[in-house]
Amino acid sequence: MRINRLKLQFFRNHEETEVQFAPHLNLFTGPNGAGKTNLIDAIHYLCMTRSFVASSDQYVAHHDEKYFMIDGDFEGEIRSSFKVSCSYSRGEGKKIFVNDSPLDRLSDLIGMIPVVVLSPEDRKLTSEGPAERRSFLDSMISQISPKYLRDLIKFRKIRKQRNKLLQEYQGPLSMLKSYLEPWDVQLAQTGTAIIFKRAQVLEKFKEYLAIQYQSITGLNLEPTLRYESICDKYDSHEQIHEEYVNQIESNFEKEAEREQTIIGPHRDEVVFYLGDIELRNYGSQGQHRLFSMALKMAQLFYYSDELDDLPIMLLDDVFGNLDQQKIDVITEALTKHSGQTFITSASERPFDQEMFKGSEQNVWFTVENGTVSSKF
Ligand SMILES: Nc1ncnc2c1ncn2[C@@H]1O[C@H](COP(=O)(O)OP(=O)(O)OP(=O)(O)O)[C@@H](O)[C@H]1O
Repeated sequence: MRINRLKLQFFRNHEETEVQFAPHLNLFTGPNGAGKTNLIDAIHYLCMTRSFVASSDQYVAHHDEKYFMIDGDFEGEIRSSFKVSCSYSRGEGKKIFVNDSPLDRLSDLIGMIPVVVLSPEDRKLTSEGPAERRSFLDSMISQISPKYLRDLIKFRKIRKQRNKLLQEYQGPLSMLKSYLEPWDVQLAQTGTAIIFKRAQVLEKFKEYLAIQYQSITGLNLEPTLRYESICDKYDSHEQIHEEYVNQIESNFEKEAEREQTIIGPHRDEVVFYLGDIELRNYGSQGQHRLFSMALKMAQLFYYSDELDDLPIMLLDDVFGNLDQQKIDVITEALTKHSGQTFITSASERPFDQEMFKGSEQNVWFTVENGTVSSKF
C-alpha cells in the first residue's frame, strides 16, 4: 500500500500543503516545530481516523480556523487506486469519504490502509499501565481483523449496558442475577472471541518481537511476553468460554457490590520480559526505548507476512536518541521492508544524500514553517 499524494488544509500549522510522495522512502527534515510530525500524522489520520499526536480533533484544526481537510490518493494490491478524504469542523465533527462516498461508520476504514507508527511516545507501551498495552494490541489486531474490531465495539456496548444495570439496580440480588443473564451470555460470547484472538496473535507476534529486539540491540537477551487474561491456557475457544462463564458466576456478588463488570478482556495485561526481568518495573530508559522500537518493527514485519498489502511505515523523530550503529540497524531493517516509509528528523546527519539524489524511489523533503519542498 502506498500514498502517492497528500493535500492538507488547516491541518495544524499546514494551512495549504500538497505533497507528491515517492514510492519507497520519504524523508522530512527541518527545524523543531516546522510541521514534520504534522505531515505524517495526517497520513496516520487517513489510515486510522485519528491523530497519533493530538488527544482531540479540535486541536488538530489550525488554531485560527474551525475546520481542517485531509485528502490522500492511495494505491494498493487489492484496491488498485482510491482516494480517502477527511473533513472536520468544530460543529459537525469528522466525516470520512472513500472515493467521495461518505463512510457510515468510521471503523469501516480501519484495515483498509495498514499502517505502523513508531514515535518517541511509544516508550509508554512498556513503561506505563496495562491500558497502553491493550490499546496497542487492539490497534494492531483491528488492522488485520475486521471481526476483531467489530467484537471490540460490541463488547464495549455490552459492558456499558451491563454496568448501567449494575449501577442503577435497586432490589433483591436474586432478581439482579436474572436481569443480568442476557447481558452475561453476550459478554461471555464476545469477550471469549476477543481473548482467543489476542492469545492467537500474541503467540505468533512474540516470535517477530524476539527477532527484532535481537537485531536492534545485537544482544542475546530473549524478550518474551506473557498474556494475562481470565485463564491459564488459551488453546481453545470452548475452554476460555467455560472459564469466562464460571468467573461471571463466581464474581456475581463482587460485581454487584462494585457496580461494575470486572471480568473480561478490558482487564487484560500483557507483561513484557527481558530475560527474567519484568520490563515495566525494572527496565532502564534505554531498554524501554529499544523494546518499544522492537515492538513496532515486529508489527511491521508481522503485517507484511499476514496481509496482502504491505503496511505504510511512519517513523517520527526516532533517530535523535540513537547511536549510529542502531541507526544503521534500523535503516537496514527498513530496506528489507519494501513498502513505503516516512521518516521525520530534525537532524540531517544520519542520512546519506546519495540515496536520494536522482532517485525515483526516495525523496528528501525539507519542511519549514508549515511549507514543504524537495531538497534536491
Ligand atoms: N492547531 C494548531 N494550529 C496551528 N499550529 C499548530 C497547531 N498545533 C500545533 N501547531 C504548530 O505545529 C508545530 C509543530 O509541528 P510538528 O510537531 O509537526 O513539528 P516538527 O517539525 O515535527 O518538530 P520537532 O522536530 O520539534 O518534533 C508547532 O510550531 C506548533 O505550534
